[in-house]
Amino acid sequence: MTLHWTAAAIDGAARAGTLHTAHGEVPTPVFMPVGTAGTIKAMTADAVRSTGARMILGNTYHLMLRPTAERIARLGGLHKFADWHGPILTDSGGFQVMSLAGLRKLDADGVTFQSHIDGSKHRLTPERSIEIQHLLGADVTMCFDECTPFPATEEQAAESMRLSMRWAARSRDAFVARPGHGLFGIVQGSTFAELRAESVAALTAIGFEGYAIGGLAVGEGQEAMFATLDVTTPLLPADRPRYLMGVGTPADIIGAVRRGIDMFDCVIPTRSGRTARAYTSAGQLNLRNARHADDGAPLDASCACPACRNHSRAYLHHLFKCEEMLGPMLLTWHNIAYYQQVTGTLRAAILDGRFEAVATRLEAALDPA
Ligand SMILES: CC(C)(C)OC(=O)NCc1c[nH]c2nc(N)[nH]c(=O)c12
Repeated sequence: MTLHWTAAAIDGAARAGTLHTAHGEVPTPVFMPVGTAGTIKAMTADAVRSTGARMILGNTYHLMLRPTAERIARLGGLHKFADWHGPILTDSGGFQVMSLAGLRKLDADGVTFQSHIDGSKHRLTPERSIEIQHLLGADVTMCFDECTPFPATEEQAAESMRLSMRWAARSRDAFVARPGHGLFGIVQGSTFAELRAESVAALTAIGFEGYAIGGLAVGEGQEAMFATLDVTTPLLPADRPRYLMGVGTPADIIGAVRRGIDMFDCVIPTRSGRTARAYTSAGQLNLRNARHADDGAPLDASCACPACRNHSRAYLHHLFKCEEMLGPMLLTWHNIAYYQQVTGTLRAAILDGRFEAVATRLEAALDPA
């Protein structure tokens, strides 16, 4: 059976369920730590597992450039290479090419670009992106799309979305179906409701194991993002998983789960962990701030990670002051553990039919958006 999602409880538009994959079951809502180059930066695979994370994200763009998908396949695939034996979702590369690569040439067939690492020339097409994700051994493969830049006129967004829909059909044809594996379509259309609806119609006519909402968290702001979810999510098939790409802060995630999103990925917890920014149930902290120098209290008393269990804010402040590598390691560990706690709390609340009460309490405790 291909990869599928089963609902456990629905509370309003919020859903709790299970994603069934070749590498195990994943409770949803799920937050997937970003493992761009085959590593969740600053964390060992054991550390990632200890946070409760069950599914991680990898990137076609980075891994095709270094060490190449063929080498990873020769070495047994990305699960073995990274010692991650849970499900892996790989992004398809189009988005990263547009935001990272040099000298890009976009045409109807794909994108030609220069590596941001050594300037070498490469080309991605829907077929090549799907082949790379197959070589990596991804449980969830993403269609090759173009993430429409923001802001875009309605004409620009329509043209970009329609290109992505043509590429989605070619991605579907190139995908090799295997039990426990699936291909997700990516809805585009910027913040234009009619374009989002046209994109959903095009993707559901082709048929995918899951549906991602792309082109958000690109600078439109939380209000416009939620407004776009309000007109897009209800159009998606209720029996398939919904994945909001690149999102987000804890408040973004709570608001998106409220609107029926099941899956998330974002670099915020890992990137912030490296820059001394802590996410806690009481809001955010900058651990470089001198006010933490004598604070013997744990970062977050409700957290069970090593940073909170074994250390104080003063110690974490000290590590960042000294530029010690243990600082980013411990704080990344904490931030990922905190994000897992948020989605775990939301899932339990939905199973109890208490989503709104719990979500409102969580939102009230966070910093104002
Ligand atoms: C700017 C950040 C990364 C926060 O968000 C987005 O860009 N959000 C959109 C996004 C993230 N990852 C994607 N992958 C693909 N294939 N397509 C997309 O639209 C996106």
